[in-house]
Amino acid sequence: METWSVILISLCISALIKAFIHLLRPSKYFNYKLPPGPWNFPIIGNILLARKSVLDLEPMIHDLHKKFGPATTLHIGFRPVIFICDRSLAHQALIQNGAVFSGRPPAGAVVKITSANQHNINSASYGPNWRLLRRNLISEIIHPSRLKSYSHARKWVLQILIDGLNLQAVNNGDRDDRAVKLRDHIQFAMFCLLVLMCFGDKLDEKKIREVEDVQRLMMLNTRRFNVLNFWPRVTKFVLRKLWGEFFEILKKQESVLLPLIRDRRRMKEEGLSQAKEDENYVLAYVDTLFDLHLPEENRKLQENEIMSLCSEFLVAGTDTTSNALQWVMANLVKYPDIQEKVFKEIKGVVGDEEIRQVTEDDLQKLPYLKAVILETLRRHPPARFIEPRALKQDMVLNGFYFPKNAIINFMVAEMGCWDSEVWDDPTSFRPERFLNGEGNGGEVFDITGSREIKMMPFGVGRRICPGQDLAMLHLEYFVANLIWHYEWKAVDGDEVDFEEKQEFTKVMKTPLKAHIHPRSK
Ligand code: HEM
Repeated sequence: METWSVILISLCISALIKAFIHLLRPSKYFNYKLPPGPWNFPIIGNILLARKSVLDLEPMIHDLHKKFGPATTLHIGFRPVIFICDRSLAHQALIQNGAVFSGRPPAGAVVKITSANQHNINSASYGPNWRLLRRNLISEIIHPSRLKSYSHARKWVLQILIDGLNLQAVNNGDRDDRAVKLRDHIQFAMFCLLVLMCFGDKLDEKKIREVEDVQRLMMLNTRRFNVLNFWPRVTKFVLRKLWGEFFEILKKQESVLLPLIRDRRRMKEEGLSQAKEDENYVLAYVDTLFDLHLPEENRKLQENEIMSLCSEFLVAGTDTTSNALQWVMANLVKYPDIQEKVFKEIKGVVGDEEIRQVTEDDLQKLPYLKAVILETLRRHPPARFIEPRALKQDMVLNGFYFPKNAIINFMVAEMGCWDSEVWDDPTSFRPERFLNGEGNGGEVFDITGSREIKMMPFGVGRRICPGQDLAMLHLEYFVANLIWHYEWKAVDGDEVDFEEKQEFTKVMKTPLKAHIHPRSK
């Protein structure tokens, strides 16, 4: 068949599908249109887009936002996918119509397997199971009193971090090969901490590295595996090798995580009372899962569901936080005057006790440190999209039609990093804005966006990140101690490179390298 006839046929089919979809619309929505979007080549264009992960579309949506305004529609695969780039429209959706905008789309073939058929918090549909799993995480692990019980673990991990940095920067020389690469140290430190919170025991370094390796392998391949979601019945044959790779990683993950889960279950069955006598005993996340009773299925969690929840906990709690921490430190290396202010603020609280570390109680008295972290989350939000929503019913917002089951994505960087309506000179790094209440009428900054969205690094609304208090605690505690222990300096002749790269989250393309000099206090 000639090329022009293929084009003609696909144009006709596309026009027919669009007309059909329009006819299916309830009459009261008949006069409203989907948010505008670019013309893409019918069917073939949709298929090409569907092969990509939505994360790869960010630069394209950024440009479409300039052209089409607050919301734009792309036809990806067989559904319209709407991207919201405007904070007031996001507020109408996520806060004012939170119940309608809290569903998740049906998972693709790969996520169906990794999430144990949508039995983790992130992918669960908005309903009783999701509510139970989320409430369990918040009340059993992230509640302030429970968080306190992990403080010895944070101290232990801080020591691992400091020892690792010291080892790499032996003698604190200024030779370039003695510069430290923070990323590797901080990623491992966060895994030590989250593995302990998840499985309870202080595991040895080899075991923690095994968990880190397999979790990172899964995380870093997520975008590559995205193509498998598209027409799995076909890709099972056409992309057999890639499916094989996916199952290989899954098998490795099971071989590392399942024994840890089983050990902990055995310990529980043998009677926790003995374990509780150990002064290092902590309630682990996995302990809270064994007896949970799923209301939708009227049964306990199965082992693959527990593994998926543990994996979610490890991924969500390590990658975002260690990545954000690296961005904070990159800014402090780039702007030594800001680093000096952070140090002076800490010194004002901790005093001259050389051996003392910054404690968690000290953090309450360090508003400038908190402002530095908020400014980093505004300028470099690790997640550029909040998780996609699927609509429960048709809606009209701002005169746009949002059809039932459409997939809605919210652009995080458009609301925060680049919004000059809220933030004066938005691309500059100025922590002071969070002290004088810029964009917030002089009041303490409300990151939940419940009254108005100014930025949303943790999302907003009913599915806002449940780990935000834990993340802020980890960021404040480790940054404070890294600055208290060392002066961080750029490597001679090397500018801190702020170019970004999309991995699981947006990371520094060139990981931060810096010289560290122990402080004389
Ligand atoms: C700097 C650190 C972090 C950032 C920037 C971050 C960001 C986010 C974002 C943007 C979402 C999507 C929210 C939405 O869909 O509206 C999310 C969801 C989630 N986060 Fe975080 N997060 C961080 C740390 C953590 C930690 C430490 C944990 C727990 C250990 C965690 C657990 C979760 C979970 C379970 C969800 C799914 C919530 C739901 O669907 O109800 N996150 N996070």
